[in-house]
Amino acid sequence: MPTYNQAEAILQVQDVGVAYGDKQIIQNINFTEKDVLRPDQVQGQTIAFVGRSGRGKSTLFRSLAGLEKPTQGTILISDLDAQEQEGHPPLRGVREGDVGFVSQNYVLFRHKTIEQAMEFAMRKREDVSETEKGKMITQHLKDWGLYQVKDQYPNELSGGQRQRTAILEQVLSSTNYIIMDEPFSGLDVGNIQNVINAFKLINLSHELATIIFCTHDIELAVELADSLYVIGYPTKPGGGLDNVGTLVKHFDLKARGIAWSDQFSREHQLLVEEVKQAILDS
Ligand SMILES: Nc1ncnc2c1ncn2[C@@H]1O[C@H](COP(=O)(O)OP(=O)(O)OP(=O)(O)O)[C@@H](O)[C@H]1O
Repeated sequence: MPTYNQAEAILQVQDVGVAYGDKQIIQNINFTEKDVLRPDQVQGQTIAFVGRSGRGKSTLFRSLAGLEKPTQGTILISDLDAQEQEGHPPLRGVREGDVGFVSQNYVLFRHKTIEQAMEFAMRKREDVSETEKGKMITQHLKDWGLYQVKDQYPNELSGGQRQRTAILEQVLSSTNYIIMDEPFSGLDVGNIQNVINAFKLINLSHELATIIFCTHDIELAVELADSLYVIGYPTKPGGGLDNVGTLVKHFDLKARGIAWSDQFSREHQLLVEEVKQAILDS
């Protein structure tokens, strides 16, 4: 079982709800994720959300990314610009631009080459010099298998290359948080593997790197996540399901000893069954 510790909170969601007009979509969303520490290893966080269609995953994600203000509650993330308190960054309310967001229907710039799109993505980063930016872009394009297509336009790329470009744009533009709404949908096996490799690169890039993603592929969620939430409709006290989404289950793969594993073990498979049941029940 891999040893790990958990340090300060890097994401704290308190009593969040979103309503459109008088239609409540999600409510009572509460969870805290902490910085995971592993000996002799840079380890980011990978948090998965699964649940039936329409239970509010995308709605929650837009709120977590600061793109939509929740009608109730607060979302706090690490404030990396502030002075550290007791050796770690304090928390503050999330704002648009804090979190990279790759939506389900991501759009790439039609008139920019891949390299130009990366330069554009990094234009607001003041923490890196222009020379450093150029070096970072080249290194990332190589690591992500996109260097050979750097002078091409999006319409000249395969679906998988486009997906990786969309993710890399967000990785380079923002600090540590990246949210991906169904990053695997519509990809073939090879391209799924490419995105999995991209997850690994993000995880190794920074101690506080935090990937939040959702998928309908439960095996993939269990393979990649170290923390997994089921969003669904809770059971009403008298039986039957409510019709507002919330977190109905949390599975901590670290505590189960199956996070960061190269093997998909029997324990992983058992967890898949548990997660599927939790989804079906909500
Ligand atoms: N702007 C909006 N105005 C009104 N209702 C909305 C709006 N956006 C989403 N909804 C409703 O909120 C509910 C949750 O939608 P959401 O897209 O968050 O679900 P989801 O879990 O991501 O679904 P899927 O897995 O199919 O992507 C749906 O009933 C949807 O119709």
